[in-house]
Amino acid sequence: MLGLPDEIRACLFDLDGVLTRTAAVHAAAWKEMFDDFLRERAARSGEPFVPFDPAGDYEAYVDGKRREDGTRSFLESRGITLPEGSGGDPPDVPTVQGLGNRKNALVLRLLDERGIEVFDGSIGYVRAARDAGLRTAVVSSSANTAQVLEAAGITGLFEARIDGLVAQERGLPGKPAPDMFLAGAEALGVRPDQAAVFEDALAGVAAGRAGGFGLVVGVDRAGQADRLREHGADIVVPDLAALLENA
Ligand SMILES: O=P(O)(O)OC[C@H]1O[C@@H](O)[C@H](O)[C@@H](O)[C@@H]1O
Repeated sequence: MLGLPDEIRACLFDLDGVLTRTAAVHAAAWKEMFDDFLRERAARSGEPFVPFDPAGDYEAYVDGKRREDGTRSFLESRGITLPEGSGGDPPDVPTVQGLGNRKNALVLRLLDERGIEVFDGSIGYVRAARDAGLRTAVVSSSANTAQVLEAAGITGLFEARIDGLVAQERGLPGKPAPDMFLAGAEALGVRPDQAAVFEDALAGVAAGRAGGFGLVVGVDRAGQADRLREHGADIVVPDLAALLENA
């Protein structure tokens, strides 16, 4: 059914890049924030400025992860360690939290300017899954998930939401750890082997693989089908509409 094994009872959808066209917004905000930080740092140290690569660096270190995990992960790739700081750090403070706040201010501005578009193929798939009696949840690292779902007009399509804020409240490790997806399955009352995970990020498919889910669907929006398979996708599709065509 719907391109899924018979035992699947529930679908766990990532948000940015799977349901909504917001991954590019996040990538642009990460680039602007990190480039400002790296440029200032290079000017102070006299070392060359090596910009953030919105494709390679985004996919490898940031995509799919919670904001502070993405910040730490990219800085680590450059051999940079910053103090953690606190959630209230202003955007100009060079801490993990301060840089995260700087990036979030940029995301919110860009979302406001550009608006939020959905992937029609994905939304058609979610509706078909619900019509077929499958349970549905959104499992996203983004702390802005509720606002993005609301602005896109798709909140009502999902019975549960496990997002960056929920993970923080419950102390759940972020993707690539499986905990957020496991919490999504639990919220829908199914075992992991009865749930399918839909992800466009390398960290996200790795989380699906680590959790022992019934199927991990890699959604290839960036020409990285092989890497999605290497990191844990059982199948890779260009869009969820492809699963309906094959059903
Ligand atoms: O900064 P936010 O909105 O909490 O989002 C955290 C992350 O959420 C993920 O869904 C995105 O793939 C990342 O790019 C993003 O950085």
